[in-house]
Amino acid sequence: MLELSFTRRFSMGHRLISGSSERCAIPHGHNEFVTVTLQATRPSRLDGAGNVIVPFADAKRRWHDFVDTRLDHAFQISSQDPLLDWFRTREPERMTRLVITPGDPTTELMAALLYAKLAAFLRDDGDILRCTCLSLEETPTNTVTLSGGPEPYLPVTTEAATGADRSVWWHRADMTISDLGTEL
Ligand SMILES: Nc1nc2c(c(=O)[nH]1)N=C([C@H](O)[C@H](O)COP(=O)(O)OP(=O)(O)OP(=O)(O)O)CN2
Repeated sequence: MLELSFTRRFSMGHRLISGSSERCAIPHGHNEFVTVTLQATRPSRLDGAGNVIVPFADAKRRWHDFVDTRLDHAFQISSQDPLLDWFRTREPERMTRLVITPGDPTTELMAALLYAKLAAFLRDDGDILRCTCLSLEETPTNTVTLSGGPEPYLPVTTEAATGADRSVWWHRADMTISDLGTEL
């Protein structure tokens, strides 16, 4: 199977408040690497001329633009986190730089949400490529790898319960990192 892999680095901040790792309840940051593996949705023989599935630049442009302009230097925060109220009331102009997640923004959750976001972009780009694997290196010693699709791992949200799940930001083929428009 012929696959393309692309890696991008971004800086992020987060905190985990649910008790799975008490030391991570204090806001802190990491320089992370996200690597995605893509394959042709309909594999075909190389044409003997250009011999590409898709030029690398085209295959990664939209995804890397999202990583660079939305994920990089954003703060990942649970929708349950009381710090959200701080931003709402004291720094509303920074709300658009918050990645708001259903529960703690762990590496596992972010891998699943980012996989879903990339899948939405790829569908919107004509379904020429699909993602087979996404890995998120939080630190040089901690990496989460997800293959085969995010669906089995995405938490059930209120939207899912009401049948409106496709409206959440990770399923939308746009540059959003939260559902601020619907929440505020
Ligand atoms: N299952 C998960 N556990 C933890 C996550 C996570 O995303 N998923 N995240 C954290 C923290 O973000 C923490 O910053 C990193 O974890 P930890 O391995 O505890 O810390 P170190 O980077 O210092 O690890 P060393 O390899 O020992 O240097 C915690 N847990």
